[in-house]
Amino acid sequence: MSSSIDKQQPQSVNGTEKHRQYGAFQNEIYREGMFKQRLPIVTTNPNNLEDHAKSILKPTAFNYVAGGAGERATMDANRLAFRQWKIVPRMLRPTTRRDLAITLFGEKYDSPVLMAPVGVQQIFHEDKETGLSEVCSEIGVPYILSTASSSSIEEVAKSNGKGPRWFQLYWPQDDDVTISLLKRAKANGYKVLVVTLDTWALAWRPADLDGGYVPFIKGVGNKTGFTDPVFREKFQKKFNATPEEKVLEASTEWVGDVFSGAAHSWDQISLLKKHWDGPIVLKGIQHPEDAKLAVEAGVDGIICSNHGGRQLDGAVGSLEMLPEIVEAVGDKLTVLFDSGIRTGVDIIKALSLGAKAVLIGRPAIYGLAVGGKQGAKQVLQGILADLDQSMGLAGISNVAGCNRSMIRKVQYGGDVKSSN
Ligand SMILES: Cc1cc2nc3c(=O)[nH]c(=O)nc-3n(C[C@H](O)[C@H](O)[C@H](O)COP(=O)(O)O)c2cc1C
Ligand SMILES: O=C(O)C(=O)c1ccccc1
Repeated sequence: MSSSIDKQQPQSVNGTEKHRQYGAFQNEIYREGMFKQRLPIVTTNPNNLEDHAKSILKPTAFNYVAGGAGERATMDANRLAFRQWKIVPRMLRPTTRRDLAITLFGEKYDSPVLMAPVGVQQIFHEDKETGLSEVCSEIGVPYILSTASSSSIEEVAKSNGKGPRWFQLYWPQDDDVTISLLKRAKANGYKVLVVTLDTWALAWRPADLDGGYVPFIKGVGNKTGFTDPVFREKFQKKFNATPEEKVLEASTEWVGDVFSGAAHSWDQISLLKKHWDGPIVLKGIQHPEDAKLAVEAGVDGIICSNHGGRQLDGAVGSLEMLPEIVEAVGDKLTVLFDSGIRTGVDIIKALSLGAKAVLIGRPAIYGLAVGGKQGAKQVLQGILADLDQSMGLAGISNVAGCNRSMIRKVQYGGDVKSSN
């Protein structure tokens, strides 16, 4: 055991510093545990992570992150869809050194895992978006800032520093506000615009309904709007007050603008293209016909996602649709994936089915809840280390090696949750 650990310490390798870090993280955990009796802050077991967060969070905050829409049928489907695919490992291949780097929209990224946009991070830990974006930068994980944040666009740009960052748009009805948000994101170094299409209204979410909980009605998670000069000016004119002076009214105005229940339409994408000169990615695509419409609309990418089963309950498991979507768009745009990823092999499966990168939501937030920014960092590093090790064991040395030849669809499904 110890000699294989020693051999795994990568000293001279082809990959970057980040890749060495990902691979070495597992050994670091063993060594810390063996010699210093320092165990991981957050459980390394993907199936115990949720319970770990539950033991710490207030019930309202826990329900908000862990909950899904309806009877959580789509959350289950997301996991079951992963269970339908199995990896078929290859042997005696030179995969001791792995390279996890990818290129998206002409930019190189160290990690094929991106931090999904998750709103109101303040309710999970005081480290919130600023802390999480800081540690993402340390480990080379691109951070996607949500419009529904409890830290501003400018604050997160500062804490994320030189790290790669993207901005997720909840698309306001008011074009002036939309244009202002895009301008701020651009000026603050956000490289890619992610436009979320599946949450123009909140779904029926029983856990939050029963608990009477939705943070932004009381002003939590509205920082993007409250710090926006155009929104502030319009609010001042209408209410003769600042958003801080009239938080409830300002929250109603802001939430009404971004989650008004009025969806946008395909022909309005042109407005975003006109005011954003970087790549545009549409999040929440599940139907292959929508994927083709995204090509026609001239966007650069799509995220095959069902919002982690938080929106339309009874919708198909996200991974189930990935092959059809990839087939529908070919190489005309970049397909990313999220919803239900919990382990390294989940990532191998999504990449093998044609996703160019994946987003992770709840696991990192559970880490944030348990151990603040260090907890979130540990979860993300753990998933990357698991991916690195699993790629090696499967005989895959880089992301391009994750392809259809490595996986098979099987008949046996299995548990949604198993214990370790
Ligand atoms: C608490 C919470 C808040 C979220 N907020 C947003 C958001 O503001 N914008 C967005 O596009 N997606 C949001 N999402 C969805 C995630 O970006 C992502 O699609 C989803 O979490 C992926 O599924 P997973 O949690 O199974 O990894 C949120 C998800 C959670 C759990
Ligand atoms: O809860 C969500 O899934 C989500 O996307 C959201 C919506 C509004 C505010 C914060 C998060």
